[in-house]
Amino acid sequence: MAQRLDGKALANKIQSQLAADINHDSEHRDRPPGLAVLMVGDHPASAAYVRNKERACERLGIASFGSHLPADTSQATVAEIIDQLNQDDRVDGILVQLPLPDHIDAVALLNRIDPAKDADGLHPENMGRLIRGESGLRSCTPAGVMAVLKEYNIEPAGKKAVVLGRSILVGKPMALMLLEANATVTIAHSRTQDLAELCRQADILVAAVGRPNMIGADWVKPGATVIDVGINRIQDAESGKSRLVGDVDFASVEPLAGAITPVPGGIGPMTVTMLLHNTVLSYRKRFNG
Ligand SMILES: NC(=O)c1ccc[n+]([C@@H]2O[C@H](COP(=O)([O-])OP(=O)(O)OC[C@H]3O[C@@H](n4cnc5c(N)ncnc54)[C@H](OP(=O)(O)O)[C@@H]3O)[C@@H](O)[C@H]2O)c1
Ligand SMILES: Nc1nc(=O)c2c([nH]1)NC[C@@H]1CN(c3ccc(C(=O)N[C@@H](CCC(=O)O)C(=O)O)cc3)CN21
Repeated sequence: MAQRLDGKALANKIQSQLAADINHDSEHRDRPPGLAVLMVGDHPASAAYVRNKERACERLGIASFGSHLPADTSQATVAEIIDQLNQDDRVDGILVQLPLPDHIDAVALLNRIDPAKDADGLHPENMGRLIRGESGLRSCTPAGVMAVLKEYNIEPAGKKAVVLGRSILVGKPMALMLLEANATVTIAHSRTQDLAELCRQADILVAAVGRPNMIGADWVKPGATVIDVGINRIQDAESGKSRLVGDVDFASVEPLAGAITPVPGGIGPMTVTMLLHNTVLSYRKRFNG
């Protein structure tokens, strides 16, 4: 039976440390760290994220500046709000919730965020730093995965890692971070052939696809570490209630994996934590240079 990698517990531990840091800083600063979240329209995976971020900010003493705009908001209006947040001295971190409605050019908006306030690490300057192995603001979800591996002494060096998914938000930065940690990395996607066979070779398998329960027992090498990034809301057939599941069929994979992250309680809380971590990093940098 696999070891359960408890992202929620690690998130709580890191958040307590962050809270202590913020408390310490506030003694000689005139304001707390500030995080602004911009959401346009509604998306089921985003709702849980926004809720958890707001709760965590409150707990830690981070000021949150949320804007929830209607789905038909124009590109120019969202761009203008980003410009204002870039100028706003109370704001250290800016996050534009993805996905955005089809009429919005997401890349143009992400490029508009001041790289020093890019709490999501998606600006080309921060992505470029990651590619070059420089420090900077790093994508939250992959950074959360790396923190979980470290906490549980799972060493990527020399291991075969397969990242399923190649998004800018998760797959690509995840592959780069595993590479930086000296894993041999393969990135798989919707055009990859013999997907199950490829995944079965992985010592570390990261699933970031967005397909409920896609990864079954026959996709996983016995003893492998399985990281489930997927957050999918499904309707439970028996109870009729909706619930969150990952991309991994947890019940069938848990018995043979070496270690596995659950959903919920795995990478989701770590993403929130890394976002707060980045916000505090920007805050300190803005004061200390
Ligand atoms: N836990 C967290 O904190 C967290 C954070 C962010 C996202 N998420 C969740 O993680 C999942 C992925 O998010 P994302 O933003 O990366 O999604 P995305 O932008 O939709 O990317 C999905 C990736 O999966 C690939 N894919 C889709 N169907 C596939 C299939 N049948 N076989 C192989 N590959 C397939 C796509 O391939 P192509 O490129 O070829 O289309 C794409 O690269 C979602 O469930 C999302 O809600 C969770
Ligand atoms: N710009 C941007 N950055 C992101 O990291 C991001 C987006 N957009 N859009 C939505 C996705 C999905 N993300 C999520 C989704 C859920 C949790 C989360 O906290 N999940 C909890 C479940 C809580 C519940 O049950 O409500 C978990 O335990 O998995 C975190 C990040 C982050 N994502």
